[in-house]
Amino acid sequence: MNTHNVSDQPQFFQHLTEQKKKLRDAQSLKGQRPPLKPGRETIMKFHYSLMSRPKKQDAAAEKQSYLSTSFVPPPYPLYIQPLSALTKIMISDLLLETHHRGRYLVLRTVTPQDRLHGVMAIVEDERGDVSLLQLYHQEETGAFEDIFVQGGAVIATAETGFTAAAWKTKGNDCFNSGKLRGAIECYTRALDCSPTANEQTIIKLNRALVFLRSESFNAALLDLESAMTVNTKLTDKSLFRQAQAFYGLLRYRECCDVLKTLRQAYPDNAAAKTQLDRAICRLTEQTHGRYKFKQLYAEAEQLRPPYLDHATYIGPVCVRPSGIGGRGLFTTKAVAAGDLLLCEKAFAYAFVDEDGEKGNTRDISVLIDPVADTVTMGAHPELINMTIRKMYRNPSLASAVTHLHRGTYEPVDSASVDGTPVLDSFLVRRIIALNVFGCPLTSRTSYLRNITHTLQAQNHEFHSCGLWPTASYINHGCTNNATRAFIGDMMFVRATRNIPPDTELTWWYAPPADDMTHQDSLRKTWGFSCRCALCVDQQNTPNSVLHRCNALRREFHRLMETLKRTGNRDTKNAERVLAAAAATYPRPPSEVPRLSLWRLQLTMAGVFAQWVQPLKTVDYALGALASLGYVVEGGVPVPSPRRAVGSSMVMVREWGVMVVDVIDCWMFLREAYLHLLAPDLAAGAEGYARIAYRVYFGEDETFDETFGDKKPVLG
Ligand SMILES: C[S@@+](CC[C@H](N)C(=O)[O-])C[C@H]1O[C@@H](n2cnc3c(N)ncnc32)[C@H](O)[C@@H]1O
Repeated sequence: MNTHNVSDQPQFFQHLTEQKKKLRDAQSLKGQRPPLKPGRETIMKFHYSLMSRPKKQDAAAEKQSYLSTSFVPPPYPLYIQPLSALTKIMISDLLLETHHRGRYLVLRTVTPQDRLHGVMAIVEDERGDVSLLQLYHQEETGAFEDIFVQGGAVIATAETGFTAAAWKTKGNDCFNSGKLRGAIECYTRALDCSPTANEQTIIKLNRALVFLRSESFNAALLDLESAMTVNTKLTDKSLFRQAQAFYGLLRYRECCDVLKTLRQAYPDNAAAKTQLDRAICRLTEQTHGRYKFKQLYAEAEQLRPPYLDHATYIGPVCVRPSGIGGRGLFTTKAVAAGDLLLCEKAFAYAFVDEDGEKGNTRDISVLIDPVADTVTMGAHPELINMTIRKMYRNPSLASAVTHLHRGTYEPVDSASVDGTPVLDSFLVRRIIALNVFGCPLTSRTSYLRNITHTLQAQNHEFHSCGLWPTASYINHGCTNNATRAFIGDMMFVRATRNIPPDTELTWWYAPPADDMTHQDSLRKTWGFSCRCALCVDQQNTPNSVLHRCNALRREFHRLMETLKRTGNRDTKNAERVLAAAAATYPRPPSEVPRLSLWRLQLTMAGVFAQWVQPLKTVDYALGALASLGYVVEGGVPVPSPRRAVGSSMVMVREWGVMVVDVIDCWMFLREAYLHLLAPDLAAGAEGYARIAYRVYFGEDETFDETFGDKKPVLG
């Protein structure tokens, strides 16, 4: 949703076609031996030459864009057997395009490690044959040391003669020099060497600390629980680490409980006090959905990537079987327009700094998927890596992703092998393809930036993207009743209308379009056709009517251009065209919103607002709302010298389709009512503008700031 699909752009379409051909050519060699296998020297030379290419870090230093291309390989079934069930094979036995299922290789690294899409190095087997080995979805260098160590075995062999104490010391050395993977390995070896009860406690506490540093919170918690069972005396260290693990797993209540115990036993522990205050804030957010929005904006402005330290709140919604497709998200109680339904922190979020500010590169990838027949531009490959790594590190969190919609993909039925969690990267890719959201840094800044160029501030495609699992259950509906806003990696979902209990929520995956092009994108990306009242009505509309409506729209734009160019204020022709366009709709807008009409009416309202013709402004702004399906009562003043007479209130009886321009519509009305000396109507219009604002940006704390002088931004 809102991801940057570039499949139709000629250069990317060509890329996709070439990639599909390469795949077919490769498949035709399946099962054959490589015809011309380069020698050891050539392979090594190639690797070293590749290593000297310009790197992402170099681009960062130069503040340049870094564009890389990744390909999604066709999925194949996982092979899940313990190492003991496999038989050995040599590099010279490897065949092209073949998965050597049931086999293993013993390899040694003979070059330094490099990183492109995966971690790679040249390796040799026991006969001295060499090959390139790539491992995908590995932790970023920086947090972890290299996975391939030159001269080291790829599958580590045991060192003999070390005691538990010696391994522990080696583990401490690794940790102190930032080698987290090595430290975990050493502590694990130490635990295998029959340590004393006291040693065991210390080793587990130490290993828990390394797990915390590497964000493996489940493993940290296990070590801490086990250490605390062996040694029942609760130390401040063990309690503090346990609280950190709970915090990382988003278990804020347990985190608070542990910290309270810690505070009682160690009242002078200042770090515990700070951590408790932080955990209490998260618990309040998680329980009540209360957020300090200005603080969130400040954090989103400062942090790169903008990972905000805030909690998910799941409001009055739950997942149920849907009448539309699969499962959906439903209200559990009546909610009003503007109410917060949920606020979710991304499970994973890959950020692209659109401005390249603050020393960040615009690190954009093009992801070519020959099987899905799509090319996406943005941070998708990074999102896939991040999601897989997080699931691998924290198995208890993984089900939030694996339960998501996966289309027809059949996952394997195994949780672990040889004590290691099984993670199907093809499944994760498929889930991400169907559930990913493109997102701006914040919805508000994106809007403010865009309104200076165009009225169509919604419907943008973004390079940054993320996975918000609960929000992913919301199905598509052209007449939306919910919408999403972003502040950093937090998504706010609000009701766009008053919704009764037990109602399915829907929003736009692709915005409805007059020419039904949104159906193509719904079919191609998500595999369904929309059957909502709007789409059915559009499908049933004769082509001749659609053509007439399109022709009238073009004529309207031509007339408006002429008015702008000549400065002429005679709008009769344009108004006549608008009336003719409205007459092409056989059903009232409250039944079938007129999505190609409201924008024209709003444009007209904007023009009259600029010319300070308030009655006309009111007329067209209310017309635009009506076309979107709103049933508004009142709001039509009759001007008099001292104060407007006629209706003194404006009230939305039925809510219509929510688009971001609804805010401007209400602000035009507000301004016009003030000119007509109708302050009650102006206050009512501002109230609705605030609701629309809250719906679109997730909050209304910044409403006054945005409309500082209370004038519409547009005009
Ligand atoms: C992001 S998931 C939404 C949640 C999904 N329904 C589930 O069961 O988990 C997207 C998938 O939901 C289904 N879907 C969403 N909106 C739909 C609609 N309006 N009509 C039919 N199917 C829809 C399609 O299968 C689509 O690929």
